[in-house]
Amino acid sequence: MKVLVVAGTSSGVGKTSVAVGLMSAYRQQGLIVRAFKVGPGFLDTISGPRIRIAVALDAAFNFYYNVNLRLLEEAGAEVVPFSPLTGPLPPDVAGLYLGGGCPEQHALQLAGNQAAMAGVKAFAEAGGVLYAECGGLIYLSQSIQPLNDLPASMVGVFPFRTHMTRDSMKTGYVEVVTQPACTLFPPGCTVRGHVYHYSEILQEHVVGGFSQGLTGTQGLGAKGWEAGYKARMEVEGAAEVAEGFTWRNVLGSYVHLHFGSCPRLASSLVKHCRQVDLSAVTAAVGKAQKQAMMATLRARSGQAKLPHVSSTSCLSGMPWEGRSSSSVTPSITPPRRFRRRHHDPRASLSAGDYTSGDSSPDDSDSGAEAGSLYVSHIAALQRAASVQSSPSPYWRSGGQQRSSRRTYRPRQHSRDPGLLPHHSSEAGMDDYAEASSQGSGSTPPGMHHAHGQHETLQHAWSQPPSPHASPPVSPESYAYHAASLLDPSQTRPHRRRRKQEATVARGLQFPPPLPQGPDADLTHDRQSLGSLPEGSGTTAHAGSSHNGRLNGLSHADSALPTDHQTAPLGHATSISGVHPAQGMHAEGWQRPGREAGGVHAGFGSGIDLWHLGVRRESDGYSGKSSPANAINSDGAVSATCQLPPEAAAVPRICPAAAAPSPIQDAATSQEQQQQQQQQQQQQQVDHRWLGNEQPSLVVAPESLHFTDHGPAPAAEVLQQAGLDIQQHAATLLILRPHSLSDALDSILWVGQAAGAMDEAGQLVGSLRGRLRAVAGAVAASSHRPRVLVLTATEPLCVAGWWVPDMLSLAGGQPCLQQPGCDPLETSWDQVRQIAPEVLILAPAGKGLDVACNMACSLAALPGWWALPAVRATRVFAYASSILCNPGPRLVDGTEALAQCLHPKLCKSSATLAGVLKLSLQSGQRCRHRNIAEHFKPLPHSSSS
Ligand SMILES: NC(=O)CC[C@H](N)C(=O)O
Repeated sequence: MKVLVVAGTSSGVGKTSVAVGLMSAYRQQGLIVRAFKVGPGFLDTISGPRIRIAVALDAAFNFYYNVNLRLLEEAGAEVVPFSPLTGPLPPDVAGLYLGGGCPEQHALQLAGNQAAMAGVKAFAEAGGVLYAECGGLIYLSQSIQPLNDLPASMVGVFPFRTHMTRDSMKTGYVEVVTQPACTLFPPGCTVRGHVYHYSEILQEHVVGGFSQGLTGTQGLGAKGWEAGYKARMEVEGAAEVAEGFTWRNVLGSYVHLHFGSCPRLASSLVKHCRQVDLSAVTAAVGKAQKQAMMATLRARSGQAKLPHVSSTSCLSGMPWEGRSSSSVTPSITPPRRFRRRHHDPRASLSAGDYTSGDSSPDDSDSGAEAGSLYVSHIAALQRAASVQSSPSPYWRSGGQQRSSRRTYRPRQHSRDPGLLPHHSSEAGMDDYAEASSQGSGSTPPGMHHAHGQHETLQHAWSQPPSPHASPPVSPESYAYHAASLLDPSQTRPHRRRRKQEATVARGLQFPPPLPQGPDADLTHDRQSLGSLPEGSGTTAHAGSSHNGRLNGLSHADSALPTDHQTAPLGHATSISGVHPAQGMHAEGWQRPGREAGGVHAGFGSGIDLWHLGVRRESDGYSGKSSPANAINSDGAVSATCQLPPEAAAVPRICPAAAAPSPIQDAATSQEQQQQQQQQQQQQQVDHRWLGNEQPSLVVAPESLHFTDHGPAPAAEVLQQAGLDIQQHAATLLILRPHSLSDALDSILWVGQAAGAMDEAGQLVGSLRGRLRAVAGAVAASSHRPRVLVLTATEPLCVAGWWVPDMLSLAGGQPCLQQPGCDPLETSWDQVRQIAPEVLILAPAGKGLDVACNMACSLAALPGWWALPAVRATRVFAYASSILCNPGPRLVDGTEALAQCLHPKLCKSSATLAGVLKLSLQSGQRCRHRNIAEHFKPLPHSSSS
């Protein structure tokens, strides 16, 4: 036995790095290496008992630097593979490593595996060490929206959402410096890595926080995370950006770090794993997973077929109860194509590496490439988890013999093989050296320069790629890249099938389960809805409230999908369901093939239909190249829909609709009550129109005001009006947005129901672009004014739901309101106490005149003239359509807000036509009843 002593003058001088490097080099020479440590800190990570770290490995997660896994092992970890697609989280793990991959390709299955999602969330909340890169980061976000699809719910540890872009690939080397806020890695480490992704973070409700670069608890409050890294693309002029989203022991990032460039990271992760209270974490995860499974099983009872999730994956979570680690086997489904094409990789394991890619004819074939990535990681993890001795049927059924020495290179980079470090290389130090030598100084394709020190990583890395740096392959080919190799059946699935899958896997089911037991409180919302016609079902709304905002799908709601074909509806198909991420609600019955045509009716949401091109051709609004042509439908909207002027001729099917608005129904004066009664009498559904036209799609809020007895569930109202949605196989789409994100999603829902998903996707994309521009414009502001948005005076009511999102995005601080919360009643004393710097008056469903009259009532109250907003004459009247109607116009409203809050930073836009400003001189007063006369159009809007 030969002994080599590595010594140093103090800790932190690099003993471990040198030792790990030497060990690695000796191992590669075939030597058996053992590490021992002497000295005061001898109880170090290497010599302690092995700590279990679960590593996500399946078709959705498979981008890892092998050296990372090996260094974790060498630091004392046992790597335990698991599948977020099919399995629960294995028991007794202190750490969880979610690598990169293509979760967007498996979004529905991931969202359907509630046990794993609940387990991961509970794991994070209980203090488990969770490290996630790129695909893993997506999994930890609120939701992922694949291209041209509805968002699917993800774990939701981080407050932001993610979506796939079509052509905005970001790739290249990155240098990261760890910051004090980073809980898992020591500060001051310089680490190399790379980014490689099409997805982007969406942050409709936290973007204000992002842009301000807030720090400390203030920043955490606004953003829900702190920046654990400073990161910089390795290209000239690239800005340093905040990255490494840190929350408790969770670290998520777009950067794939190469631990070989700083082996201390691996030992630090393992050290933190050792500090985890394993029994508390295990208990929390076990409980959460069990609850999710029970809810799943309850929901499934009686259903014959369960798409996506096998029953074993549900039951295999039970070991959590007994905490028996041995009974859990990783459930990794081998890709079919590999079974045919690849040999037993254990042979190559003994050969020791995958480093040098020899060229076989198949090397150009992406299947072979991703295959070798997959094989390599399976092999590495099988080895790590010591399961080689029981080879899976997959290995045995290997096809033709192929070279064992293979390297994964993403197809995109075949012209520049050195661009990315070899994911599947077994020689960590080597591939780091290779990466270092080839990476620095080069400008990888798709890279773009980021400008401005204040930009966040998202902003910087979301810049449109420069024209000369177009992605080397079409995004679609990337999008399907891994999936097509790992499971050919996933490749370009038939549109119809995808649509059905989307429907079922989002928890859209029929009949929906009734929550029971601990989830019974979730029935609250549902009971308040009343019931649908006999023989039909409703779906419970997401009712779990977190910080007062609806942000999650209850287990009962999200219960597993059921098979459409088994729904007892004869010719019709249920599309009843709940938006998994945001509590959106859709229900109805859709006849196959009918969704793309027919008449559409919109109550309160007609604006979305209009924007999606659902309009009446006979009235001359089709425009041969317009989306209307594509969906070939007629349309009609309710009287209150705020359509663009050119839509004046769209038929109105009823005088008014109960559009959702952020305004609480306030106690109103007698005069107003009479007015309301009158209105309600007029608000009768046009029975004749509905009866004659029999719309195939009706978009409505939960309840409609069209009965003699006030609001009633939409389905009932429609039935009374002669439209039995079940019988006529119509679709009733009920939208209940609570946030700006929800409002954008509702456009997608409408698009999907109307067969205009592409148009919806484009519209939402352009709206998001405008929101991003607003956030970018106000990012440079040094002050975020406190803004109060009042929607009624008797009683005083503060706007809720999406309005705080809009304010935050427009560079303001919402007063007295949290994002997503219901409208809030307040007192004048409270208003005086918070002393808003900007006051916005926006009565829901009312015009600017009513808004100005609100000022008359308020100006009569004591202390009005002393309010900072009034002294600075920063009092605005807003048309309700741009603040209160959850459609595309909220983006107009956000732009208008940004202009009012930061006039110097934001360009004027026509949307300011809906805004008036108190035009008194600073310090000037007037009689309170005259104040309405002093509201004037803003200077720059008068010209528009
Ligand atoms: N590198 C990765 O993990 C990629 C994640 C995801 N497929 C994206 O394109 O964003």
